[in-house]
This record gives sequence, C-alpha cells and structure tokens, in this order.
Amino acid sequence: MRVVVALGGNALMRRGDKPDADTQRANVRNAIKCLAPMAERHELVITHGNGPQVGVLALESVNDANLSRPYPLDTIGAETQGMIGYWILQALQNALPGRQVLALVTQTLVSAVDPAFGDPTKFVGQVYGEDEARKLAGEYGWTVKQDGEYWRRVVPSPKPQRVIETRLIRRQVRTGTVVICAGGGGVPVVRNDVGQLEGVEAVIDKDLTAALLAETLEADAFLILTDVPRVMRNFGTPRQEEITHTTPHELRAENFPAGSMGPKVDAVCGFVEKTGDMAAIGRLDQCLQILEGAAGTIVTPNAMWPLTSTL
Ligand SMILES: Nc1ncnc2c1ncn2[C@@H]1O[C@H](COP(=O)(O)OP(=O)(O)O)[C@@H](O)[C@H]1O
Ligand SMILES: NC(=O)OP(=O)(O)O
Repeated sequence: MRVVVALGGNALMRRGDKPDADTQRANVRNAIKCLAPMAERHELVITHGNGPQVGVLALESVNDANLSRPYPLDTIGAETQGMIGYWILQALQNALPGRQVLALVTQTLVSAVDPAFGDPTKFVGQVYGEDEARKLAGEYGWTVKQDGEYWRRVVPSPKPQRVIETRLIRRQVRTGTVVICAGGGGVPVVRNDVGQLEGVEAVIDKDLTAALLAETLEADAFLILTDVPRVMRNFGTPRQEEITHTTPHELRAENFPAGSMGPKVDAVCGFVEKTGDMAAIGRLDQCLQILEGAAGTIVTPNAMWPLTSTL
C-alpha cells in the first residue's frame, strides 16, 4: 500500500514542552518508533506540522538587531522543513538501517488572490495571555487571536493548490524511498507575472497539503496522526462520544473548531470525496491499527466500505 501520513505538531512538541531541540528530537524519536513498522511494510510519505517552530524562529529573527528586516515567513517555513525534516530523517535512518530515506524542502503553490491573505487564521508560535499578546501585536505588527483560553499570533493560510515537486516525490516513493516532504504545508509560493516562483508571507495548513499530496500521489490511505484516539462528537461536553467509522457526508454535518479539528476533518473528507479511498484521524501510537480499521476515526465513501480491502 501507499500511505501518506501527516504528523501533528503534538508529535513534535507537546503542550507545555519547552521548544528545545533536545526535547523535540526525543519526541521525534518516539514518533518514529511508531512509524517505523509502517515504513517497513508500506510505501510511506511523511508530512509534518511547523506552527510552534515558525513562532520560535520568527521571534529570533524579529529580535535580531543585525537584520534590516525580519526573515519572511516563506524563508522561515523552509528553515523549519530543513530542521524538522532532518530530525525525522535521522531518526528513521537509525530505526531502519538499509532503508532509503529522503527529506526534501518542497514548495506549495497558492493563489496570490486567495482571500486568506486578508484574513489571517493560522495559529503560530506559543500561547500568551490576552494583554501580552496585544502588547506584542503592537510591538511587532502581528495579528493575534484567541485560541481557546489563550491568545496566539495568526498569519494568512491560503489553500494549497499544487506541491511543486510532486513528480519528483512520486518517482522517489515508487523506488521504495521513504519521503519526508511538504512539512508545514510546504513553503508557500505564487507564480509572478513572468511565471517565476516567489515566496509569500503565509503558513499553509499541513493537513490540507497532505490531503492534496495523498490525492495526487494516488495514496491508498491518508492518515492524520495526532494526540486524540478519535474525532469526538460533542467534544469536551458530558455528551462527548467517539466516532469510529463515518463518511464525509456524516462528518461534514458536524461542527469542529477552526484552529484544531476543523482542518483535519476538511482534509480527510476532501481526500475521501475525491478519491473514494480511505482516510483516518487518530493517535500516532495506533497508526498500524488505524490502517487496519481497528482504531481511530475511519472515513470511507460509504458505511458499507470493506476496510479489509485496504490491506
Ligand atoms: N471534536 C473533536 N474531537 C477530538 N479532538 C478535538 C475535537 N475538537 C477539538 N479537538 C482538539 O484537537 C486537537 C488536535 O488538533 P491539533 O492540536 O491541531 O493537532 P496537531 O497539532 O497534532 O496537528 C486535540 O488534541 C483536541 O484537543
Ligand atoms: N503548518 C501547519 O499546519 O503546522 P501545525 O500543524 O503545527 O499547525
């Protein structure tokens, strides 16, 4: 099988963790312990988030007195792909000696007139109290928004249209290479009026890019791996219940928060609607059971869909 997995930010940095490299590398090693058995059995493409890491690097840059202006977000996105891609690459090579693994810095095409540029929604960096967030917004020219009980910086998050390096990724996957790519949704780029690629100030949602990649690579399964065992109905209320097996039609009838489960649900529904294949959301340490339909929230085109056909 060909499987595309999107590794949640929680796999790299748990809530409350300091963003130290050592902490994140230890988390990556744990994540790879879960993913290595899947890489042994299947063609595997790994994407990952970068929201917290973009925040760390953006703060460093904005406070660097040597710079005439802080590094733009496309450049910071590329930095995070290099850094996190390297951590995953090394952990996988150590876990699977003899297996070819490749980490790529990739670009994702977006529309220059995407309305998201005028309405920032993507949370990046750490959480703050409201007063501190507003103070930093004034100081650095950030937009900040409420994220649950805290506040965070938000940046534009245009829709991914195409992973520029798709053909190269497909070629590598076919040879059995595990490919790490489209991290942080990919470096956001547009084509300028003479057809050249140019980076833009944005952070793309990695779950949406992962879904697009899964579709264009003709993956048999698309898994979003995070820290909850399943998508819940009535999340956080006494009536909360786990959704085990569902369809895009049923899932789209529910409401999910924009900053967390909403884009994941959109991504899996889009993949299943377009391809008729299986997608799922669940916990990283259950990834193999999820692929067998025995854990996670499994999304298929209809309720009669035979899960065993994916094995
Ligand atoms: N309906 C829901 N069912 C399950 N989790 C939900 C739901 N709504 C919101 N969440 C939250 O979404 C989080 C996962 O989203 P997010 O933190 O963005 O993941 P990641 O960083 O791993 O990609 C869970 O930890 C949970 O707190
Ligand atoms: N780019 C992105 O979606 O990152 P997170 O998953 O870490 O928010």
